[in-house]
Amino acid sequence: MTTSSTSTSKAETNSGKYSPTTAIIHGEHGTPPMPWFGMDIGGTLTKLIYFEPKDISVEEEEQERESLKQIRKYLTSNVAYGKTGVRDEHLELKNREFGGRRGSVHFIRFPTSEMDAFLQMAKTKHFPSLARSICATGGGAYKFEEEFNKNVNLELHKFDELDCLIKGIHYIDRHNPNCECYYYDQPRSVEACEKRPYNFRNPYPYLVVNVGSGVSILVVYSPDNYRRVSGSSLGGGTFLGLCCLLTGCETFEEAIDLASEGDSKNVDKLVRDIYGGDYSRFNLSGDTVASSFGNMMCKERRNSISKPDLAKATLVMITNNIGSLARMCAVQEGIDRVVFVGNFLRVNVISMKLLAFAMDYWSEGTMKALFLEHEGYFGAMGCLLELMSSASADQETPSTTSDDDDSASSTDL
Ligand SMILES: Nc1ncnc2c1ncn2[C@@H]1O[C@H](COP(=O)(O)OP(=O)(O)OP(=O)(O)O)[C@@H](O)[C@H]1O
Ligand SMILES: CC(C)(CO)[C@@H](O)C(=O)NCCC(=O)O
Repeated sequence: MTTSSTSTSKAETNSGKYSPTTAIIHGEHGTPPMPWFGMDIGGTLTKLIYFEPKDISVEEEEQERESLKQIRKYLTSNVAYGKTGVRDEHLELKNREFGGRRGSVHFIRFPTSEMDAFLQMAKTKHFPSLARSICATGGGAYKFEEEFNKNVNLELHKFDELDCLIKGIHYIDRHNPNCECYYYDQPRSVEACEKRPYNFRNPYPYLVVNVGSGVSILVVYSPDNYRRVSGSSLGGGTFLGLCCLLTGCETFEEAIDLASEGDSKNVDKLVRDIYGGDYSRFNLSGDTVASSFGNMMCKERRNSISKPDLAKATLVMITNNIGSLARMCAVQEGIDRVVFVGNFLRVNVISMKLLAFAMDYWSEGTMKALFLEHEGYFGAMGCLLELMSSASADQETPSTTSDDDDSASSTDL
């Protein structure tokens, strides 16, 4: 775990991110030329957000370059790209105004380990004939910069992943016509626990716990003022890595499916295994995990557990550790709303309910765990917004106000 206290505000973070020597070429109305992409190249997954204009006039379509048309058709008429690329159709934001245009925002992901195949695809679809550069965030924007340059002749405009994350959260929450933010009501009751919408319009200050490969924890004071207060190397990558080792599973989906059938109590040593019941003096119920994987020191217990039990115990251990760290940060910062994001929470209701339970139980009902529908896509969204605002800053045109929002413009937060 690391702690850090680097405070960022708009004035500080904007400097040095965007060099005029590599300015984004703008099109009409201070917007960059199409296609509009934001890309977040993470340690495990690359997230790509694509804006598809749906208000194309006949004249514009006639003038549209063949390669641009092809890219648009390829991305929007498929939900799978190659063996591992996926478009999350259920997350698409339809009929949105964006950068003065109307269309759909598409959410696409692929494993970062497939970057070579992605670059090959970009070449095949003649992407470099349309754009000299692409906006990217995440560690991979640095790691793969040279490959983009050499292999596809594309320059990367790099933006900080946490700046982008915060911008993306703010934007998507305000532009999703359905409720973006939710919580689990009655998290202590298995039967009554239920997903409910949460009004996130005035959320400050709040804590963001971004569970990707690793974990970053930020305190957010306003749309452009936040601090990274802590982090942990025990994140989604740890869960998947350990699960592959322990169960022989190959994918995240398989790991989650296994976990949903398992019983972690066979693997973990509970307070009741040690006390024979509750440790009442310090309010520790007999069901509390006293020692994750603690039963595995015993040969007979090792012989009696299943792969699903191991998957569930791994998931519970990682999730509880994240919850505990989040709660400590929230206490330290005097904050009662904690937003959990990142793809670790994809198709992972077990962890979300466990986090909701843990935050409620250990804070004695004073803290709330919140979740967002677009889970791991906020960095890529923030990156797309950076593309738009860089182009408009480049041309020094005032931003236009979106019709979807009363407070935020579509190009400038
Ligand atoms: N299809 C998937 N393949 C691999 N991991 C997945 C998948 N779906 C969800 N995950 C989980 O999401 C995690 C990655 O989350 P996310 O995309 O938010 O992080 P990242 O950007 O790759 O990592 P970091 O921000 O630390 O660089 C994985 O470690 C895994 O736990
Ligand atoms: C390195 C990053 C920021 C990459 O997204 C992330 O994986 C992370 O926050 N890891 C945890 C590092 C730490 O221990 O603070």
